[in-house]
Amino acid sequence: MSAVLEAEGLQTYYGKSHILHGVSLTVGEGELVALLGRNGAGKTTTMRSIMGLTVPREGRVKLFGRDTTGKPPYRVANLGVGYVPEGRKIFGHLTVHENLLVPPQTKGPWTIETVYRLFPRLDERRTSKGGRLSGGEQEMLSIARALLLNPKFLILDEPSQGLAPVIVQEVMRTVGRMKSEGMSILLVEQNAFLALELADRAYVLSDGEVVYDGAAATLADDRARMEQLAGVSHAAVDIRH
Ligand SMILES: Nc1ncnc2c1ncn2[C@@H]1O[C@H](COP(=O)(O)OP(=O)(O)OP(=O)(O)O)[C@@H](O)[C@H]1O
Repeated sequence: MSAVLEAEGLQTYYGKSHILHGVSLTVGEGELVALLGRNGAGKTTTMRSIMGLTVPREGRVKLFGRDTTGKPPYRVANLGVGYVPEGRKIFGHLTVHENLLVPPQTKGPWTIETVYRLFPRLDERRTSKGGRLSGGEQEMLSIARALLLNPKFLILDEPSQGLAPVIVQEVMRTVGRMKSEGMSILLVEQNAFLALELADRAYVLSDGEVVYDGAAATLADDRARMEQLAGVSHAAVDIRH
């Protein structure tokens, strides 16, 4: 399997604060990899380091076999990397459909019609203003917009954050469908059990270091280890059942 992402020994700082202490991770073609960890573990900083939003002081980032270390975010995105950051940055005053017309047209399987098929809720709400959508619908709209750029690799930062359990399930099912369509995905989640149900492999970060790197199923089956490493709350466990 060829690698979509190879990050090696990332050391990332915000000013004098040393946040990532040698983070290495890979995502293979067609793989869904979960990146887990408690609040403040360094998950978002890892994404930012990969995207070139915060340039690591040491270490290397390779995307599709090309060294992108220190390259600006638009160059990284242009290689075919979609990034859906935390916090659903959609246009509240535009309708769903208008939001989907914002990204430039790109070649590939994802068109406005195919994303409506993936997200029937958005199809039903074509004419609703973004600002009037529920949290879950806004998350779907953020993901839909990223898909329209036809990325080869999608990075999702905590898509379940702040959503009701039933909506979390729906968003996660959609992530599963994108994987089955062949998309390579790095899924950053606090909701560890749900992420592990979908993921092939997982990394757990703690204080800016990788403390688990292995099969998702192995970690999911070891609940004590999960709680110790990722600080998984019982609420997250309950959502699954
Ligand atoms: N702009 C910043 N300047 C200084 N420190 C920051 C900045 N952004 C984040 N940090 C710190 O870096 C550490 C890692 O934060 P990061 O956002 O990467 O964690 P996270 O695992 O994504 O957590 P969360 O789930 O809360 O988003 C935290 O201690 C945080 O306080």
